[in-house]
Amino acid sequence: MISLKSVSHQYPGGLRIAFKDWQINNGDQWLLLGESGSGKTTLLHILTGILKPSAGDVQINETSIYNLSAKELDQFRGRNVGIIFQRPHLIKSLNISDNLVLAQSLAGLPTNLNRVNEVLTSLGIADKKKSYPNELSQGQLQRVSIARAVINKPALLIADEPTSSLDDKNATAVLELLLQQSGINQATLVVATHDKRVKDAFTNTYALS
Ligand SMILES: Nc1ncnc2c1ncn2[C@@H]1O[C@H](COP(=O)(O)OP(=O)(O)OP(=O)(O)O)[C@@H](O)[C@H]1O
Repeated sequence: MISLKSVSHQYPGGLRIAFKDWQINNGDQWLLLGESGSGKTTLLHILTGILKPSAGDVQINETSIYNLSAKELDQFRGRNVGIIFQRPHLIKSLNISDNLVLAQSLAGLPTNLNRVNEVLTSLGIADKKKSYPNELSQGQLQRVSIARAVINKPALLIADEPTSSLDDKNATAVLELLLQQSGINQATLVVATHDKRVKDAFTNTYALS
C-alpha cells in the first residue's frame, strides 16, 4: 500500500503546492490528472523517492521512504519502484538485455537472465535482446522502458506521459501492456497524462487542482 499524508512542497521562492491525502492499495490502477503546472511531475517525484517534500509523510508498504538514508532509498527505489518516462532513457552502448541486467544490478540484485527473458517475452520483444537501442522503433523502445520498469517486480509502477509521443496504434498497445504488466507483476500502477486516449481505461482518478 502507498500512502500520502499531509504532503506539501514548496520550491525555493515558489508557492506551496498541497497534495490531498491519497491511499493506493496494492494492485490498484490510477490515473493522475492535472493541468500543466498543477504539480503532477512534482508529485511523481515525491512518490518515487526523488524529491523529499517540504512536509508530510510518504509510505510504500509501510516504509516511510524519506526516513531512509540516501543509500537505502536508492536501493529501495531500485527494488520497489519502476518508472516509465515519456521517452525511454536507455544506455545506448548497452544492448537491450544488458540494459535490463544493469537495472537489476543498480537495485543490488543478482543478474537473472531468466527474468530478463521472461519479461522481454511477455512484451513481445524477446528477439530484440541483443539489439542496441538505436536499432529499435519508438514503440519497441517504449516496450523496453516497460521491461526495465518491471524487471525487479516493483510494488509501484509509475508512468509519466507514457503515450504522448506515440501514434494511436502504439499508444493503445503501450497502455494495454502497462495494464497487463501491472497485473502480471501485481504492481500498483499510476499513470500521469494529458492524453485523452488513456482516460477511459482507468476507474480510479487522482486529480490535482
Ligand atoms: N525545480 C523547480 N524549482 C522551482 N519551481 C518549480 C520547480 N519544478 C517545478 N516548479 C514549479 O512547481 C509547479 C508544479 O510544477 P510541475 O512540473 O510539478 O507541474 P506539472 O503538473 O507536471 O506540469 P506539466 O504538465 O506542464 O509538466 C509549477 O508552478 C512549476 O513552475
